[in-house]
Amino acid sequence: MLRIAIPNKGTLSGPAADMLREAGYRQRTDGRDLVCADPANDVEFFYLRPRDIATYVGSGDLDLGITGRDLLIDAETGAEELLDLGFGGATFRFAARPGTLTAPADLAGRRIATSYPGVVARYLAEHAIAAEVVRLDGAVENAIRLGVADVIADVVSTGATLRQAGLEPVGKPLLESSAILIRRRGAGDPTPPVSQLLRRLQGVLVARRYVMLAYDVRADLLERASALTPGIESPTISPLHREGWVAVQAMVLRDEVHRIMDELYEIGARAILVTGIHACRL
Ligand SMILES: Nc1ncnc2c1ncn2[C@@H]1O[C@H](COP(=O)(O)OP(=O)(O)OP(=O)(O)O)[C@@H](O)[C@H]1O
Ligand SMILES: O=P(O)(O)OC[C@H]1O[C@H](OP(=O)(O)OP(=O)(O)O)[C@H](O)[C@@H]1O
Ligand SMILES: [Mg+2]
Repeated sequence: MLRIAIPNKGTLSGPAADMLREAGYRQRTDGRDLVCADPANDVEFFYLRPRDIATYVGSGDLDLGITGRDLLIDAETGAEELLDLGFGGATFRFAARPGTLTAPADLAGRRIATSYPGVVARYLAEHAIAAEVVRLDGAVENAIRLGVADVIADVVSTGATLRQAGLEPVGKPLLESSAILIRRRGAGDPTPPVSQLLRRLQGVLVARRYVMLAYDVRADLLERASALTPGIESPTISPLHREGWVAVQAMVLRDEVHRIMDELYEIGARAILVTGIHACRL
């Protein structure tokens, strides 16, 4: 049986459960449940604090886990990233009051408040900067106002929390984080159940990124039209009852579909339809 750790609360919890449901796995229905068995898929899910997940997976007590890249790096355990899951995106950055620091080199000798001491210590060591790290559990934006620190290092998503605290980012982000699937480092080739889970999750990622586009076009315009919609391997072309016309079907990136539809219409394609992809294996 595959044993998988997933976040019990916080930003990553809901989207992680949604993604697993979309991939065909059973998820808890009560937010207080700490374990959920999925006998049909021979998987057991353990709901844990995202910060602790790398510890359980790094020690080999659980096979796989979903957590944030920043949390994995911060924990410095024996776990490694297996797949970027495409949600929970955020940056991790330094911030301070305007005018106090202009570049990361100005961090020298300062007090830096953070809930991610591992990420900050690693950055300071890599850049040979000597500074004091003040470890806090959360709401670190308050640390400057309260005189505990000169700088903070924290997760920034919309930037609203920083703005509201009167702080501004310093330098480039230390890292770009997102939700990831992790496993024990050196676990070797994925076992068949792990490969199946990976294929299913990759199927969800593709289904979210792509849509299916179908249209009719005159056969003499087919080359131009299919250059716009090459699909993954190649577009499907079917004959139409109407002489000299064909129907085309191809997967296109969701983000590009409106531009492609406009261009197809311009060259003479008609009955251009977009449908969602519910699941797939490429
Ligand atoms: N807006 C966000 N705020 C906090 N964490 C975020 C955000 N967007 C993505 N994340 C990611 O979520 C993970 C942190 O989750 P965690 O559950 O520890 O904190 P949280 O979502 O802030 O919940 P809480 O602080 O209420 O416990 C990190 O990997 C972080 O990069
Ligand atoms: O850039 P934003 O969209 O404003 O999001 C980032 C903020 O959200 C998180 O705080 P959270 O609300 O989780 O509180 P916490 O500091 O207690 O974890 C994070 O620690 C930042 O403070
Ligand atoms: Mg938080």
